[in-house]
Parts: sequence; structure tokens; C-alpha cells
Amino acid sequence: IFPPELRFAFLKFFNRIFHVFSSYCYFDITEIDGVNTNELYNAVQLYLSSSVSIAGNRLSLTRAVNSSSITFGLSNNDSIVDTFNGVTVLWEHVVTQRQTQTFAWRPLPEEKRGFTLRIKKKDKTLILNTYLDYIMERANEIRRKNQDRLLYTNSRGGSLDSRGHPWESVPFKHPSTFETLAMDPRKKQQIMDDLKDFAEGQVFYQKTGRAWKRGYLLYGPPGTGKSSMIAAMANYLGYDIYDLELTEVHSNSELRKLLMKTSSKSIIVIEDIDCSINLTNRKKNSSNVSSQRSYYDAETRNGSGSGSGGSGEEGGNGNTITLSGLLNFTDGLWSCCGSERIFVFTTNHIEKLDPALLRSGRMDMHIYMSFCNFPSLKILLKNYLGYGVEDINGDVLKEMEMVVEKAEMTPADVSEALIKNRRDKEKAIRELLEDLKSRGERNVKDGKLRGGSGNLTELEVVEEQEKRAIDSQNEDEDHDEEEIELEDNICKTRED
Ligand SMILES: Nc1ncnc2c1ncn2[C@@H]1O[C@H](COP(=O)(O)OP(=O)(O)OP(=O)(O)O)[C@@H](O)[C@H]1O
Ligand SMILES: [Mg+2]
Repeated sequence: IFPPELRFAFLKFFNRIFHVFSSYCYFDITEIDGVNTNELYNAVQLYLSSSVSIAGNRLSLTRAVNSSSITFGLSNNDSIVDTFNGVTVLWEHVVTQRQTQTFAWRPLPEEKRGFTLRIKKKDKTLILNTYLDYIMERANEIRRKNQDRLLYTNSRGGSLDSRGHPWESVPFKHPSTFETLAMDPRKKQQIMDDLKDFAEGQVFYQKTGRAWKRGYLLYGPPGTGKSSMIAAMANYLGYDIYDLELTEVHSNSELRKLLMKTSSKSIIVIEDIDCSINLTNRKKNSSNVSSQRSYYDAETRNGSGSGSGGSGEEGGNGNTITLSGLLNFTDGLWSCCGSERIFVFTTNHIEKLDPALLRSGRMDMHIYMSFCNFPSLKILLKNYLGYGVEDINGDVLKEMEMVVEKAEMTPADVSEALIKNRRDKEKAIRELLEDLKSRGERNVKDGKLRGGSGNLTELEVVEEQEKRAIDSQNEDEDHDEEEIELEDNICKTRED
């Protein structure tokens, strides 16, 4: 009888009267807020599915693509009671049909879903903020416990996805753990302890006034397990991984935006840092070019193919990330938005890195991933063949121990050799030993062993290299000037 407009106004009026006299207040948490997905909605869903007694309610079950776990959710228009700090609240899941759209920038789901939270007015100030924070925290915890870690990437080159996020995510299920990682057990334990201390270090970091973050630099030849180490770290701590593709980031401000959109309890990874950032401005301006640097210059020029002298042209490829921008990202003020962050850089050539990156305090721990040595070999034999030392002939084992370092095989090479013959374990051992021996002999003959000329072991050589790289920075008297020039470049790009 009434026209719909009138009926609507009437209802609204009643609602308002009702609310004025009601002793409750209501909060709507809709699934999609404007154009963004509301993270709180997902968090509430996860939280309610786990921590509230669900007896007597009708539940909907969901399983995300590729996820291993099932979440229980409230069915449509069902409600549930929760208590927090002695205060009782009511959650209602509200689902309504969305009016069909004639035009939209992006299609929205047909149903409009949301939670309504009902709190007594007198409790509102008491719990609202802490309660919601608590829910977010719990939801993250639940997600981590479900082993649903995510791997984020920015490979879309700065464009935003349908939810307005610069990061794209996929479920992360790398099976690598510290147990399967082949490296010196003592070093491994050191890293695990360091990670543990970090994850439990909230009080320490607060007390000492340090930002709650830590940086690791992984270096070593290809196939020695740098990426596997990152996966192991994520699995150990239950953190998400943000794989930052620097070549897809076009400016320092874009870098900052990406950083701001990362969550706490995450590992931010930049792989092959020596290849992915163009620091040639810095090189060109440096009057004090060390031999290492000119080598690097030559490499990058060769790499760019044309050799058209483009190495000095800032922004020649539209990429104007600078080293100082990157350092701001890792340890400037901006690195502290959010907490509990781990930065991991990897490189195959530590000697190519800018000394500013190696300076103490920048990356907290430098981890050398070495060629396969005897302790790592033992781990790989156990992993791939199920053999402990007691299962292998003592003489063979001794021989392996003698040649393994000289052979300079990477753990990837060794795993490959073991996988090939995993049906015939004896053959696998035999062939591996042959392989180790022949490579070792070849290396000795070619004088290729880096420790070959002096008495230095491989590790000592690499440590030496690293030290030299850091020292060369201290000699660099132009350093301050360069920093200023870098800042100038940033200003220029901003004006652009
Ligand atoms: N230390 C290791 N322990 C166990 N497996 C390893 C180890 N190193 C390498 N592998 C095996 O070799 C493969 C390649 O290793 P990974 O990708 O981690 O090497 P990387 O150091 O990251 O190489 P790159 O420098 O080319 O990125 C892995 O799939 C893994 O199975
Ligand atoms: Mg790798």
C-alpha cells in the first residue's frame, strides 16, 4: 500500500528511535568495504570459527583453494555469543542479496555479507579496540597454525589487484625445513637460536629501543640452498614470505608503499640482490673506483647488451630505485611500520655488493651457504637414501670425507645424483663417490680450488672476501658526497 520509499523511511525512523533507547550499540563489519576487502571480516570469520563454542549453531564449511585446512563459519543470518574480558557480546552473520548492478568497475559478489557486532553501550569503550585487536591477533595465529602460510609477490609491476593490494599471494607450501637442510649442524643451530630469540624478543627489543626486525644476508654459489633456507625459516617461525621483485619496482616511493602493505610476522626477501638493483649512478660518480667495482661495471655493461653507455643514465629503463632507497626500506624509519619483520637478501656474489649493504648493523647476520661438506653430505644421505653413517661401509665413508670438500659439489648436485639412483641405494653411493672423486681430481688438476694456492680453506677465502668488501667501504672517502648525490637523484625523480 505504501510506496517503497515511504516504507523505507519509516523503517529507518523506527530503527533510530529503537537505537536511542536501546542499551546496545551495533557495529557492521562488511566483507567488502568500498572496493577493498575488509581484513577484519576474514579475521572475525576465522576467529569465530575456532574460539567460540559452536554447539547448536549451524555452520558453513569452507576450504580455500589449495589450502589444507577447513574453516567453520557461521551460516547465513546466524548469531553467536562470545565473551571477552568478562563482557558478553553477540555476533550475527548477515547475508543479503546485492542489487544487480548495471555497471561496475569490477564485479562484486552477488551476496553482501557482513558481521554485526552487538555490544552493551556501557562496555563499548571498555573493550571495542582491544577486542578487535585481539581478534586480529588470534586470527593470524590460527592461520599460522593451520600451516596456511602465504607467499606474496609484487610481480605485477606496480599495478594493484582487484582488492587494491600491490601484493599477490598464493598458499606457500615449501617442504624445506631446518631438518632437511644440509649444512653444518652447529651453524644451523646458531641460526635457529637466532630466529627463536628474535621471535620471542618483543620485550628485549622494546627495552633496548630497537626496531623489532632482523636482517640476514645469505650468500654462496647457486644450488647451495639459499632459497631452501628461506623456506625453512618461514616454516620454522610460521611467517609469511614477501618475495620482493626489485626489477618490478620503479621508484623509491613505490618501494615504500609495498613495504607499508606487508604484515607483521613476515619475511621480506630480495633474491639476487646484486643483479636486481641498478646502482650504477653510484659507481659513475665514484672517483675512487676499486678493481672490484670496475669489474662489476664491466659486467653490468655486458649484461645490458648494447653497451651504449647506458650504465650511468639514471632512469634509462625507468627504474630509479637507489641504494639509499633500499636502505631506507630495510633500516630507515619506514622499516618500522609494523613489527616482527625479517629481511633476507641473497646473492651469489658477495664481492659485488655495495659495501654500504655489508656494513655492520645493516644485515645482522651474514650466512655463507657453502659447497657440500661432510656434515651436509651426511644429512643428504639420510634425507634421500635413509642411510645413517652406520649403514654405510666405513671405508667408503672415509673416502667420501676425504674428497667431498675438494669436489666442490653443491648440495643441489649431490641431491640430483642421489635422486637419480634412489631405487638402488648401493649404486647411488657408488656413483656419488665416483663423481666426487673425479670432480675433486679435476679441480686439483686445474688448480681451480680457491684454497688451493695458500693454506686457506674455502670458508676462510670467502670470509676474507667479505672483509675486503667491507674494508673498501671504509677507505671510500667520497662516501658522504655520494650519499648526497644519491639524495639529489631521489629529489629529481620525485619532481618528475
Ligand atoms: N643445503 C641444502 N640442503 C638441502 N637441499 C639443498 C640444499 N641446497 C640445495 N638443495 C637442493 O637443491 C635445490 C636448489 O636449491 P636452492 O634453490 O635452495 O639453491 P639456491 O642457493 O637458492 O640457488 P640459486 O642461487 O640458484 O637461487 C633445492 O630444491 C634443494 O632440494
Ligand atoms: Mg635461490
